[in-house]
Amino acid sequence: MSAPAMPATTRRTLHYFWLVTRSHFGLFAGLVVSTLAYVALLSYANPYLMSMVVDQVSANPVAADEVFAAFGPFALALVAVNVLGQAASKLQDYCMYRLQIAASYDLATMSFDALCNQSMSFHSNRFGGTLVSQTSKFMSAYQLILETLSFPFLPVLCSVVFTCAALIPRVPVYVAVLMVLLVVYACVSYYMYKRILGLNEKAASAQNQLSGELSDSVANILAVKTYGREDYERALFDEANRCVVERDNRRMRASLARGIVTACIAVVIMSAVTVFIIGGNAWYGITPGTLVLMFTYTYTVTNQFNFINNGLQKMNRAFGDASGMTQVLDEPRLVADLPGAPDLRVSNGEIDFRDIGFWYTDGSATTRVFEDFNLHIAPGERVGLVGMSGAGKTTLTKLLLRLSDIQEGSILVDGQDIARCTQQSLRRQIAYVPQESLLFHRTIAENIAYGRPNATPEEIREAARLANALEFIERLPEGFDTITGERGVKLSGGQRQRVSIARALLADCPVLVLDEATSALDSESEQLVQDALSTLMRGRTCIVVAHRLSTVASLDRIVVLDDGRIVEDGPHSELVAQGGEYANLWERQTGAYLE
Ligand SMILES: Nc1ncnc2c1ncn2[C@@H]1O[C@H](COP(=O)(O)OP(=O)(O)OP(=O)(O)O)[C@@H](O)[C@H]1O
Repeated sequence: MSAPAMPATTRRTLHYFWLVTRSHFGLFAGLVVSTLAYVALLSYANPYLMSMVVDQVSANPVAADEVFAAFGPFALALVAVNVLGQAASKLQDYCMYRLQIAASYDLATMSFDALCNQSMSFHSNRFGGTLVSQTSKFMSAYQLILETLSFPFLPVLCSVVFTCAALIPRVPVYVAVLMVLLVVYACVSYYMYKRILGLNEKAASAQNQLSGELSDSVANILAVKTYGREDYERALFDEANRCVVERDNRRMRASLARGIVTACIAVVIMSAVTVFIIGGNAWYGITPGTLVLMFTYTYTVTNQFNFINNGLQKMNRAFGDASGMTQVLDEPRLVADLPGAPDLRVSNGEIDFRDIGFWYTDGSATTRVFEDFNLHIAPGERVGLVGMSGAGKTTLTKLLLRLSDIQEGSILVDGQDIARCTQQSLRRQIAYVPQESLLFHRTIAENIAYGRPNATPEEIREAARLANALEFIERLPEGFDTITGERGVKLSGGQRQRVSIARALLADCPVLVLDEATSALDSESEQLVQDALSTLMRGRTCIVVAHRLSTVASLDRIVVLDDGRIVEDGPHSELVAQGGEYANLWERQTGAYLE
């Protein structure tokens, strides 16, 4: 039977698990040695000593007053073997727990880093819930593999070695027959195991899909309720849930079938060797002690083999569970720092988009957004980006932040190509306030200080005041210590936006990007925040994306985008006088206000 090639993901999972194990090699070695020692002592040395006693008793029966003299050394050896065996077993527990704890930490860190370092395109093509579930499955898969290694795989190896070592000198033919039967057993077992290879991976992917559906529905529960689509969401969830049940059932049927067949083989082995043992003394003159050993070792080794099925099944499931995160870890970083990339140094804040070409890819589908696009922003210039929905305004700001890499051209900040500098240094120079301000499930103070973790309470307070957020924060039950709720759900849209603006104010970066940052504010607080933003913008390079033109009318320059191209460019008064696209939009918006 040819051994099947190990699936590529399994090899990669082993690679990641080995990386982690290698850094705790002492514990791993301790685990292996203690496992072998306890099996050798308790399962093999014990019966071996007993067989010596049996042989001695049957060869020279001893008188009652000679028992201790004759068997004292055996008794002492038995006590020693048991004490050492138990100690080895406890050492095995210790190494196992320590290794599991240490490796879980490393695997969690490895997964977290991989997720954090992936580009926004990676995240926008995946469910957050699925990634969370893949991370925890990855960690539990390692624990399961370690447990399976310490039982049954290492004990099986030990059993075969000890059975051969103890019995070959005494009954070589018997050992040969037993090994042939065990090889048949292992081959059949492996053949059936191969049949269910893949079923575990499919079951795990169905589970991931289910978690993803659940998380998507829960994350958008407001949309579900307001549109009355509970039944629809339930149907989607039910479909994913049925898929899990169907795949789990297939997996269960395959493993039950394998269990039944291998149990039958185990019975055949035990029956065959029992006949051998029964006739052993009469046919071949085998001593009673050796017969005891033959029976005990055969029983132990067959029993261990029986657990191999179980172990393979668990191993298979573990690799299936780990495959999702392994693929994430193997996914090339779409946005990666070049080796030895320097930090970006910004002194003036000059920005240059040079001949850029960019398209989104999702599988084989592509959406081209920019082609030969050029835009130069002078140091300290405040530029408004306007245009119809889908024109590419948000994408342009994300490219500046290098949340995705451009396919053609270059983006320069103060003459430095951002693709050649570290991403972190770039983003630390740009304060970004997105359309949807997302807050962490932490205190308001922590949320505001996110861009400057060492800010003092006074600085945080001042930033909140400038963003016109102080008043509502002080009215909250715990003021700045109020927890905002997951994604800031406990605050209104306008309040969330003001906390985000306070965060950007405090970050105090040379470049500022506002993507509809004031869209959720009422006119009164918008005016106050606009004042604060004007102060903040002074002397900094700013890009302000806006639909409401009143937000950008006072800026130095307005760039009108249409389908990824600049159609108009100039100050507000000039563009209005031109009577083009911008003037039309302006007229419509101001007219609408007047109406
Ligand atoms: N993650 C994505 N994957 C694929 N296409 C995308 C993605 N994000 C945006 N797009 C597409 O890119 C184009 C530009 O989108 P972008 O969000 O930059 O426009 P916008 O001008 O900011 O629109 P709006 O004013 O509505 O926010 C649109 O056609 C949009 O459908």
